[in-house]
Amino acid sequence: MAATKALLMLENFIDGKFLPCNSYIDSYDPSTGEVYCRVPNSGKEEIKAAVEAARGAFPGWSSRSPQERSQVLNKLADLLEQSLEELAQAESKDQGKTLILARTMDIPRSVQNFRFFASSILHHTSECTQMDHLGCMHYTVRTPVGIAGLISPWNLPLYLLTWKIAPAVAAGNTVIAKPSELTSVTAWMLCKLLDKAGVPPGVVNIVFGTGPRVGEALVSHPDVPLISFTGSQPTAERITQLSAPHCKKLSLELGGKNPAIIFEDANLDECIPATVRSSFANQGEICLCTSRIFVQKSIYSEFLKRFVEATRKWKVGIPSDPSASMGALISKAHLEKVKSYVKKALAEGAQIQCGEGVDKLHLPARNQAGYFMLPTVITDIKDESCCMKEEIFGPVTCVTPFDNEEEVIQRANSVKYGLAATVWSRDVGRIHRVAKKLQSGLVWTNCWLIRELNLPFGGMKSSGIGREGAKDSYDFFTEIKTITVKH
Ligand SMILES: NC(=O)C1=CN([C@@H]2O[C@H](COP(=O)(O)OP(=O)(O)OC[C@H]3O[C@@H](n4cnc5c(N)ncnc54)[C@H](O)[C@@H]3O)[C@@H](O)[C@H]2O)C=CC1
Ligand SMILES: N/C(=C\C=C\C(=O)O)C(=O)O
Repeated sequence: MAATKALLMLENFIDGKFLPCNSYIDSYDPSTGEVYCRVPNSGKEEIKAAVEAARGAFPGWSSRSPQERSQVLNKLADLLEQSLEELAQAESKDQGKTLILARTMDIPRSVQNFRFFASSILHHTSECTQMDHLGCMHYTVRTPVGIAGLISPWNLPLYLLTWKIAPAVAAGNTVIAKPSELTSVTAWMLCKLLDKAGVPPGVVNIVFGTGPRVGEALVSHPDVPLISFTGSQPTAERITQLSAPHCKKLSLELGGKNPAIIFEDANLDECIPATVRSSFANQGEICLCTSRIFVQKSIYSEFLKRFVEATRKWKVGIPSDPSASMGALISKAHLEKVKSYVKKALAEGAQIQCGEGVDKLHLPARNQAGYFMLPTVITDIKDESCCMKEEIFGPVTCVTPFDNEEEVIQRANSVKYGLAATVWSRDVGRIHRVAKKLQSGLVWTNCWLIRELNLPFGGMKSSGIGREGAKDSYDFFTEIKTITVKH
C-alpha cells in the first residue's frame, strides 16, 4: 500500500505564538488538484484574541523611533532574502505559478517591500505655516492609526501581503493580516521569521481562514479602525458596507480591464513580447494584466499574426519546469470561470486564434487534474461583449482594430474599471496626449510593469479607492493633526 503523505498543517500566529485552530480548510496544489495543506478556519474568537494582542503591543511599538522600526524591518528583509529559495518553492507550489517567477519576482519584491518602507519611513517631513499678523504658527503631526486590518488575495500572495504589512508597521501600527485561504503558506513561513527579526509579540498577527468568516470578523471589529484590501470589486463592496457603521479608513485595490493601445508607429519587436507578457504573466492573474488589445487598422493583420505566433511559444508547463512561462491557475472553480468566458465569446461569434479549444495542452500524467489552460487570444469580438467588459483574471486576451486616437481613447475608457493601461507609439506628443486622457491610475508607455514604489499605485472608477506608495501608504497608515501655537 502506498504511504499517504502527511499534510502541511498551518497555525494562526497571534501575540508571537503559533496557535492551533478548532477547524481547518483543505488547500490544494493547483498543479495536481490534490489536497496538500490544511489552513485554519478561524472566526470571531481568533480575531478577538488577535485584537487583544495588537492592542497590547501598540503603545510600545508606536513609541519606538522610525529608526528603530526601520532596523527591525531591514533585519526581516535580510531573513526573508536568506530564505528566498525555500519561500519561492512554497509560493510556486501553493499558487501554481512558475518557480522562476516566484524566484525572480514574488519573493525578491517581498524582500524589497520591507527594505523600501524601512528606508522611506526615515524621510517624511511635516508641514508648517506662519500667521505673523496673529502671532501664530501652525504645523502638522502624524501618528499611527492603531490596529490595521490587512486583507490580501491569492495571485501574488507574499508580494501583496508584505506591500501592506511593511508600510503599516513602519508607520508604528500593529497589524492583523488575513491572507487568502487559497494561498496561506508563505504568510505562515513569514511568521517564523518575525521573532528573529526583533518584531515584538503582537505587532504582526496573522489569522487564516475564509473571507466570509474571519475576513468579515476582522472588518466588523470596532477596534480595527483601518482596512487595507486588495482583491475583487464585489468583496470590496461588502467590506465597504461592513465598515460604514464604524467610519473606517479604507484602501481598496481592486481589479482591472486593462487596455493596451498599439499605434501604427509602435516598435512591434518590443511591443509584441511585452504585450504577450502583460497578457499572460502569472497566468494572467495580476490585476495589471492586459485583457483588451486595441491595434491600429493599418498594422492589425501583421500584429495579430506575430502576436499569435508569440503566444503559441508561451509554454504552459508544471511550475518547476524551467522552460515554462505559465503554470497552473489558482483553483478548479477559477479555471472553469475563465474557460466559461471563452465559451461565451464563441457563442457570440468571436474567433479563437489560439489556445483554449484550438491547441493541445501537453502535461505529465500526474498533472492531468491540475488547473492548467493555454494562453488564449480572441478576435472579432464586440466592445459590449462580457469578455471586453468584465475582469476575467486569467490567460485570455482580446484583440480588436481601431481607426484613430479619439476613437480608441473613448473605447479604452468605456469600461467600469480604471486601473492600468499601456500605450505603444514612437510619437512623444501622442504618448503624452493619450496617457493624460486615459481613465487609468497607471499608464505604462512602451513598457509594462516597471514599478516605481515611491509613486502612487492604484486605480480609478471601480478599480479602487486610495493609492499605495511611499507617501500615499504613509498618509493612509497615519492620522494627521494640525496644531496651532500662539506665541
Ligand atoms: N488583485 C485583484 O485585483 C484580484 C482580483 N480578483 C478577482 O476576484 C475574483 C474572485 O477571486 P476571490 O479569491 O474570490 O477574490 P476575493 O476578493 O474574494 O478575495 C480576496 C481576499 O478577500 C477575502 N475576502 C473574501 N470575501 C471577504 C469578505 N466578505 N470580507 C472580508 N474579506 C473577504 C478573501 O478571503 C481574500 O483574502 C477573481 O476571479 C478575480 O477576478 C481576485 C484576486 C485578486
Ligand atoms: N495589486 C496587484 C498587483 C500589484 C503589483 C505591484 O504592486 O507591483 C494585483 O495583482 O492585485
